[in-house]
Amino acid sequence: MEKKVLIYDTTLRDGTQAEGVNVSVEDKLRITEKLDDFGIHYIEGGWPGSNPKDDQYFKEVKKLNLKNSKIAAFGSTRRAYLKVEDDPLVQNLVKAETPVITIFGKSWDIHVTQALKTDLEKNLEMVFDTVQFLKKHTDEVVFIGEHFFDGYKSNPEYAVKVLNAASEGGADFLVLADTNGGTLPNEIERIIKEVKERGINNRLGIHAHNDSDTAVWNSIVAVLNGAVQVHGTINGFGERCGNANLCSIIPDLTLKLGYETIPRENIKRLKEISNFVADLVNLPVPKNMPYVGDSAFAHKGGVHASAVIKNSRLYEHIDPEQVGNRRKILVSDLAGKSNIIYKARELGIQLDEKDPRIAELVREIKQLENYGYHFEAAEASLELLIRKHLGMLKKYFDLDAYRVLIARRYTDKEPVSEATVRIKIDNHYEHTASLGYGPVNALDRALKKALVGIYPSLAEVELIDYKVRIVNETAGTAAKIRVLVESKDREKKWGTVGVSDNIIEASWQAVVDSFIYKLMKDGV
Ligand SMILES: CC(=O)SCCNC(=O)CCNC(=O)[C@H](O)C(C)(C)COP(=O)(O)OP(=O)(O)OC[C@H]1O[C@@H](n2cnc3c(N)ncnc32)[C@H](O)[C@@H]1OP(=O)(O)O
Ligand SMILES: CC(=O)C(=O)O
Repeated sequence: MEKKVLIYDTTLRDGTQAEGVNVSVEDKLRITEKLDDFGIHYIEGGWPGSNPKDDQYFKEVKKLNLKNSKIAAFGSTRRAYLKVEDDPLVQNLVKAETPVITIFGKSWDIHVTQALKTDLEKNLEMVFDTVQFLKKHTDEVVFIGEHFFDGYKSNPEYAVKVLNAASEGGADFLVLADTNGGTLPNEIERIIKEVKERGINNRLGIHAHNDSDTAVWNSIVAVLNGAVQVHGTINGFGERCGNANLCSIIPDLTLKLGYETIPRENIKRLKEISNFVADLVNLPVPKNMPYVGDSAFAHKGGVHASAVIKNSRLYEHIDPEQVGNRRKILVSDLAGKSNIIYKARELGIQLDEKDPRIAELVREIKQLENYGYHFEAAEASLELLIRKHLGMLKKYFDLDAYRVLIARRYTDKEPVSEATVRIKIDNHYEHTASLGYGPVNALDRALKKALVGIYPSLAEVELIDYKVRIVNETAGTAAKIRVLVESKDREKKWGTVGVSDNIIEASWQAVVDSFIYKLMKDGV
């Protein structure tokens, strides 16, 4: 069995067919450079002639000095009623001047008669003509048998004839597509075996969609049965439920099955590539995405944390560093002493396992979580809690009083928010007031004003996100409120939490934690 698999990325074509994705030419070029650097063999850049952006992309991409990837232009077989050399769609593929041209042709009989509205023989001619013509204008032609598996199930002889037409035209790869994503791995295996028995000995590829949640496994099964080119997208973004996820296929094939895919040393950049593409296409990576998601190696249950500390293999299928991810031990009401010991170690605090303060801390955290705190989402507040409990947190100030006024007079367009804060630092009182866009903004400004004279670095702190959640939904307006605040300075971001029956008090707690965290991190 050949142990090298060519990775064919269609993020810039099929990936952009995902709902909500709209990338600029510049973004497409940046993704191209990143994928090239990562070691992807083929990058399908778009469909030349289908929109001005893709035309521009194919002009610009020629200027890039790519080291590893071949750029593929994507399109379809010629129209039934046009000669191949006269079809503008085909001409546009040639004009893109790429080293690879990929076309899809119908291989499901009902698609030929109902979507193309032509006859089965004519479609075979379209496939043959188009491949043969394009082969004269480019180095490699990749032929995708669209709906191949559905087509095979409906009319196996015809589906195989379509592959033969592409092969006779000179196609370099015959790619079997599960376009509707409804095929399961057992059928993929059976059909590929039968296709080979019917005399198809060409280099095969697989293009799987994820509508049955089996696109990755369908791709792997195809490889195990001889496919040498795998199509997919970064993070699995794509039309409907997406394409086969290369962020799983690459490590599955390389780390688990011993295939040669991208250079092995680059696999540790997988999470970086996943995040990069997610940011540019503006679709977040789901936390629980295998290998690259933020929670892919996050251990929450105390039983898991305890074992992972002894030997990470006990609850991890690979070392997270192999794919550039990291282990996380979460602290919550499901934590045990091990979670705290690990967390403390991450913070640079070495705790003796027998230290009685650990069990007290676990108890306190569970009580607070039961009350409504959520420390997973507010690691800065958690760090403050741990340090305070261990007597390692300095007292920066005491609150004497705060007051928030919200008033709207008849003449005001919007309500006016004003906060007054009185704090004590050593034996000295600061008493300040501030207006704000809302009550929390007024409170944040008044507190900063009171502190900044003594702690000037607080001027750098910006509150960038503010989330309010009701903890006990059924209590109506008497519900308890959890406020999560995200803050940043020039270097980092951090999250804090506050919980109270009163939204202003919950916000105050989160804002105070944010300022204290900044001072502690700055070593003030
Ligand atoms: C399975 C896939 O993901 S294939 C890729 C799908 N991606 C896209 O469609 C995105 C880019 N597409 C486009 O911009 C446009 O659809 C274009 C420019 C390609 C074509 O636009 P239009 O000429 O307006 O046609 P329209 O989109 O309405 O319909 C598609 C046409 O392609 C034809 N067609 C579909 N598949 C094939 C094929 N394999 N070979 C030849 N023609 C095909 C259809 O029969 C239809 O032709 P008709 O207009 O004569 O009925
Ligand atoms: C060509 C393609 O994207 C498909 O068949 O799914």
